[in-house]
Amino acid sequence: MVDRPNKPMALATTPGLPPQAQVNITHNNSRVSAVLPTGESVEVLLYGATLISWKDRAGSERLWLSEGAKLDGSKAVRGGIPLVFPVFGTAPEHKAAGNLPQHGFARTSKWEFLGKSTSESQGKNESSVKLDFGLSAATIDDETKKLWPYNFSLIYSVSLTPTTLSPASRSPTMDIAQVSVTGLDEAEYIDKVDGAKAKKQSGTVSITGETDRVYTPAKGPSEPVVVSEGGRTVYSVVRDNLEDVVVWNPWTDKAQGMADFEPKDGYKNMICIEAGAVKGWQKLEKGDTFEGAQTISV
Ligand SMILES: O=P(O)(O)OC[C@H]1O[C@@H](O)[C@H](O)[C@@H](O)[C@@H]1O
Repeated sequence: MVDRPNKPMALATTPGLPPQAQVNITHNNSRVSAVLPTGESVEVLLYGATLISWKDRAGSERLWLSEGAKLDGSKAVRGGIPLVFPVFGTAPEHKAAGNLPQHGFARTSKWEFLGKSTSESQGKNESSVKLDFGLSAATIDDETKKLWPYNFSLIYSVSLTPTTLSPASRSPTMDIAQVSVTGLDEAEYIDKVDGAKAKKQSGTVSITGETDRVYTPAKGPSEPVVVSEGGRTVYSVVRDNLEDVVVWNPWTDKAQGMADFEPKDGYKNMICIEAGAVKGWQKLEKGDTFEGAQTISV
C-alpha cells in the first residue's frame, strides 16, 4: 500500500444534508409518528387523524389523553387533539348535519396519510416536519356516506417544530385550580352549561366547575389565547381564520358519566381549548375551499 501524505481524513461529521425528522408508520399501518432531530415528537392515529401524543425533547407528554381512551377505532378518542367536521356538537335542526353524531364524522373516520415534508430553518439549526392527512367523499365508509351524501375533501396538516405544533389544543396541566386563560376578555360567549345563554367574558377565565363555552373573541384569531398555570405560561394558541374558541372541562359529574374518561379525577389536570368555526356555518360555493389553522406555542 502506498502511503500518501495528503490522503483525505475521515470527517467527524458528514457534510451535506442536516439531520431530518424521522417519520414512521406503525401499529399495523394505523399510526404515523414523527421525531425531530432535536427529540420532539408527535403521534397521529389515522382513525380521526387524532393527535394522541406530542412530546418535548425530554420525552414528556404535552397532551392530555384519557387512560381509558379507545385507540382501536371503536370510539372517538377521549383526549388528544381531535379534528371536528362537518359540525361541532350537534345541529338537530340542520337539514344536512341534523342526522350526524355529535362532532360529526371526521373524528371517527379512517384518514389517509398523504405524506410528509421536512424543512430546516437556516442559521437556527432547527428542523420541522409536516404530516398531511386526507379524508374525502371517496374514502369515507358506506354508513357515513349515507349520512353525508355530499362531495367534499379535507386536507389536514400537522406541523411540528421544536416549540410549536399546528394544530393542537388539549394539554395536561398540573392543577386546574391554578389555571387561568387570557385572551378572551370582553369576548361574547355561549354558555352551554347555562341554557346556551349569551354572555360576555370579563377578565381571565378560571375553571371552578363544569365549563362548556363557545367564545368569539372580539380581537379576532391572531390575538393569542394563553393558558397559564400559577402565573406561568403553559402554552398559547394563535388561530388563523378560526373565529371561535371553545373552553371545555367536564368537572366531576360529566367525567363520572364518561366511561372512557380515566382517571375520573383527570378533569383536575386538563383543560380543552378548541379553535374552530363553531358558532355559525361556513357557506361555500361549489368548488370553494375553506382554510383554517392554529399554532400552539410552548
Ligand atoms: O363526548 P364527546 O362527544 O367527545 O364531547 C365532549 C365535549 O366536547 C367539547 O368539545 C364540547 O364543547 C362539549 O360540549 C362536549 O361534551
